[in-house]
Amino acid sequence: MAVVLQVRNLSKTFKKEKVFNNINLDIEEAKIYGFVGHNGSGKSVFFKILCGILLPDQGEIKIFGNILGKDIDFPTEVGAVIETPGFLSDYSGFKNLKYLASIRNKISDKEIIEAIQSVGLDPNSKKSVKKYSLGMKQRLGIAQAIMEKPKILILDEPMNGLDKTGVKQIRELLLSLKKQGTTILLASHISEDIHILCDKVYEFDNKTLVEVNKL
Ligand SMILES: Nc1ncnc2c1ncn2[C@@H]1O[C@H](COP(=O)(O)OP(=O)(O)OP(=O)(O)O)[C@@H](O)[C@H]1O
Repeated sequence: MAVVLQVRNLSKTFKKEKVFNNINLDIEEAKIYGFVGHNGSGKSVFFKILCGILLPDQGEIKIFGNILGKDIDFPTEVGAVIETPGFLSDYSGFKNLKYLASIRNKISDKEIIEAIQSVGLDPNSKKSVKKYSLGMKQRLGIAQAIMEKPKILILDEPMNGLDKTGVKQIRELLLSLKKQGTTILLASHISEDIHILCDKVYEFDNKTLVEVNKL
């Protein structure tokens, strides 16, 4: 299997607090990786570094052969949901995604509509995002992350706020994306999601990252 993302000797400190030290990891194509660990163990910080939102103190990240921060500032083949997604609150879900899609101008309305449908929202709804529930916003965030069909998907607690049907829909969506070749990195406190979805599981513990058996 091809390695699509390599992490070498990655460390991050905030002021005097060391979040993690010397992390090494190889991520292979078309697998789902689970990341677990107690609150504050470093999952979101790690994901933010992978997305180019935070800089590490030390170490190297290679995505499809490109070194982050040297060859590229932001990974282009990566879609992400990290924390509660922010949207333009007066616009509908479709208009929000259309606006975001216009930044790269890679996809048409058809792909936006398909992405919205695949997370169980109505692409024709005129409801503004300010009237969305937490779960609806989370679904829209996932739609945004997948709409340009990224090769790597980074999802921090993607089931946040989702009801039973939503959880089932998103699980099915992630498994189907994996079948199509997408590599997925998923942080979750829900052991059932980790168990059902993940091929490999890593735990942030004591400032390191260790592979663990599936829960
Ligand atoms: N911008 C920041 N400035 C200073 N410290 C930060 C910052 N972001 C995160 N931290 C600290 O880094 C540590 C790791 O935080 P992180 O958000 O990665 O945890 P997490 O594993 O995602 O937790 P949770 O399970 O609660 O989502 C915490 O101690 C947090 O306080």
